[in-house]
Amino acid sequence: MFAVNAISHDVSKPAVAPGSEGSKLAALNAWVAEVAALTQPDAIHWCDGSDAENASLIARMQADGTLIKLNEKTHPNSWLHRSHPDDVARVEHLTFVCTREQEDAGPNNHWMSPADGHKQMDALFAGCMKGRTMYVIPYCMGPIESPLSRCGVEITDSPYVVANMRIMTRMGAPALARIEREGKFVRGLHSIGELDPERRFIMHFPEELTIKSYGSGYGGNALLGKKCHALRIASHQARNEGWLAEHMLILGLENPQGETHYVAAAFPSACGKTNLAMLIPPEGYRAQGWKVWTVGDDICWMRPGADGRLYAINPEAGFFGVAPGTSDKSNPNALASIQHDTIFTNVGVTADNQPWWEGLDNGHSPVTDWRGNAYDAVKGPAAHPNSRFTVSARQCPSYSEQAENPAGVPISAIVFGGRRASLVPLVFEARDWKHGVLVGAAMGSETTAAATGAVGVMRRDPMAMKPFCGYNFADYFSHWLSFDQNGAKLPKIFHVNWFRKGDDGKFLWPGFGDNLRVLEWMIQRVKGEAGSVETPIGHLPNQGDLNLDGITLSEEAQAKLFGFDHAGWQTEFASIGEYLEEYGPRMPQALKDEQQRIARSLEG
Ligand SMILES: C=CCn1c(=O)c2[nH]c(Cc3ccc(NC(C)=O)cc3)nc2n(CCCC)c1=O
Repeated sequence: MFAVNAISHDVSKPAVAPGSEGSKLAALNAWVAEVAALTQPDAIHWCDGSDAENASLIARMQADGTLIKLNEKTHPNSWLHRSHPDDVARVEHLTFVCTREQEDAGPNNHWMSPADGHKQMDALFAGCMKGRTMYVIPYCMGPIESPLSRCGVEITDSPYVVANMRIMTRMGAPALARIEREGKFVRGLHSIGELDPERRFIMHFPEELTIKSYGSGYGGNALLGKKCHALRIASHQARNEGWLAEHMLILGLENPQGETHYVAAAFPSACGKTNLAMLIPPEGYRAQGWKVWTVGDDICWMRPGADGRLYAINPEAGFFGVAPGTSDKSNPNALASIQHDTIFTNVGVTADNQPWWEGLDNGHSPVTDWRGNAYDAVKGPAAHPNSRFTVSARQCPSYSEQAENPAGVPISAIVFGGRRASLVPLVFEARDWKHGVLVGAAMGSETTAAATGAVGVMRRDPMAMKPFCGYNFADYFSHWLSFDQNGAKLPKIFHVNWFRKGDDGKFLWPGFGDNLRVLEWMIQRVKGEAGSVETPIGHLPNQGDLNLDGITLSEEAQAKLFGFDHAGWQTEFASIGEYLEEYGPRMPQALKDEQQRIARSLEG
């Protein structure tokens, strides 16, 4: 029987944290005992996050086929996991926010009453861990010593989840010690159940700091520290406590003088968020000493500091990145990160047992697809479009040591972006905070082949938080507006669009490393060192203000990347006006007024 430190095989004995009798862990011990009584595991294992524990978990998973060892020479200590073929992505239609009042969950969430939610989930959890080990995972989202960090405990019957949470969070003994000091933690209960799509639900109880997830072993549904805790529960907690839990990357832009400015950015999927977070400056910039530092690629927790600025931490300790499209061309830092100690999920495999995915372009080719069948292009891609790598952030060459700073990093600029083939220029700056919140609320992006459904359909996804805001979206916008108080030194807010196309359907902007030129202009604007052109939609860069050395833009590109299409924006703002009505009567009037102000200035 496997168990590195099983506390008791007979679960009738109280399951207590190691050496925790009589300490502030009483609430945790009581909860664990209650869950054990419900789920009836054969053994309980309190995770300490040690290398020894990880090694024995991996050995167990290799033995039972949960993990397949990859080529030890090319990818040391790296593993492949194949999820159940219909358990390959988040399941939004089965994701619920259970608040006492349905209005508090808002029209942006599926709702069920807490009583019904608990009843439905507990019926699924009853006896579900018989024959299994129940793992208790204490974890901390954020640096262990940071006041911005928050702890949680995930109970799960999946060792795959344990191995991933160890990479993605600060997991084990240090987190348990902090929980003992603070006595407060988010409760996450997870079981892979029978992997039956009909018995699969992810329920959030933000008023109880509780998550219950059953029937899925996949990333966002099972690694509860990520979307469930760090966004849905945390966004609700942040609204109550006066901070922000956002779906944003955090990067540091260091100039040749050694000054580093930090930028937080929100993009919907398929915009290259991880690529931006790990950007490598163009050759000319690198030669001058420009650097981009990676603090985080997905989630940002930020709160006002004593000086009125917003300070941010990345609550995660790893990257759960999309594999397809990751290459030495699109993201050399990501590729360098995943050459060892990486867990790959649903990628393809080459003849010499290396991980493979579409877009890797490394001269190798797949022989086995993500289902474990012989690869056949006719049947579909070798790697699932949502296949992932899980890797410690420390393995990224551009990882910033400021990511461990308990105070967080000061945010100079917030960026919203989307995939827009037409209308939207390369970059513009909001006039002020209120205008910036409207820019975020109106964020739109066109669907791509990777997502389901048609290609090129524009959908709005405010601040890229539509699937992740744990409460009423209208209240969320009010919360954002509430930061605009006197004494606040708020970041400037910008919008970018890397994906503008010409009449010939080709991209007008080279993107990738050249996006640094846009970041450079933003920081110059923050420092009051760059001019701009004032338009009804905000400040556009003077063409000459953007450093375009080394790239040539056609006449059409210059006109469309730096231009302002009056009629087009009238249509767009009418559409934004309608969109703001979608979130019901709680929508802050100030945001509607801002939309009206701009719509009117477009009529003039
Ligand atoms: C920091 C990089 C951000 N970024 C971009 O800035 C970007 N831009 C484009 C569009 C594009 C594609 C190919 C070229 N190729 C050449 C040769 O110009 C140029 C732009 N694709 C981009 N992608 C990939 C999107 C899919 C995840 C991308 O990630």
